[in-house]
Amino acid sequence: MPNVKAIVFDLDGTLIHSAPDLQLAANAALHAIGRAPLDLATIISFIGDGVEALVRRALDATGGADDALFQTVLAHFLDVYAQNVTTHTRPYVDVIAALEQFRAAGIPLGICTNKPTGPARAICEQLALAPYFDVIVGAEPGQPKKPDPASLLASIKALGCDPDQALYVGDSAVDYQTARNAQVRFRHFSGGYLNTALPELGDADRFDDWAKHGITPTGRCPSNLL
Ligand SMILES: O=C(O)COP(=O)(O)O
Ligand SMILES: [Mg+2]
Repeated sequence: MPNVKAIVFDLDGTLIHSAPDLQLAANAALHAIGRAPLDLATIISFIGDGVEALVRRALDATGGADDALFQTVLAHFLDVYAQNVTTHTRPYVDVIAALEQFRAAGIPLGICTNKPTGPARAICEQLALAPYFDVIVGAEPGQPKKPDPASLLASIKALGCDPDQALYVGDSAVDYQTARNAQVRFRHFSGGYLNTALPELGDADRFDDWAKHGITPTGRCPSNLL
């Protein structure tokens, strides 16, 4: 894989298994309005487009909601989630070892996630991931979410890189589409929350074990954040 001078990672389903805490918060918010809980596989199928989409899908799956109810349940979800960002959430096996390798190679690293910036940063702090990253770009009110390329391009720029010098690593079709929209190379972690097939990718473009990520950095971008 030529010319990898910076790496940007998706967060949920790529670096961390966060679905159990998203399920905890979603089910608490559903319970408060008398709805039945959702199982983990169902919650996983709702992850990837941000918390608003997750809550909207959870409500649609349990009887629907008008906009006022949606806003109430979203606020409750965010409240419970803020208290539980790492109750069950952990990095995937061998993620830390991989990050150590990339850091030893001296290349700048970033995160670009559809999770809101607050919980994304809190998780990275609490799981001791934050020191590896030069930039963490999360979802912000009023800003377009992935697959819009803006947040990925902003992460790469913050690392002092051009798009053709960077690699994006993600678990979902949203991430793949984001990389395409930004014209950034993509590597697929297939051990996460993929919920749409990616037939255009070959075996050489994916990995399901962080001990076998197959990414070899070549030089480094001149990040002024390092
Ligand atoms: O919040 C989500 O739905 C997905 O977050 P991710 O972009 O880190 O996978
Ligand atoms: Mg993801």
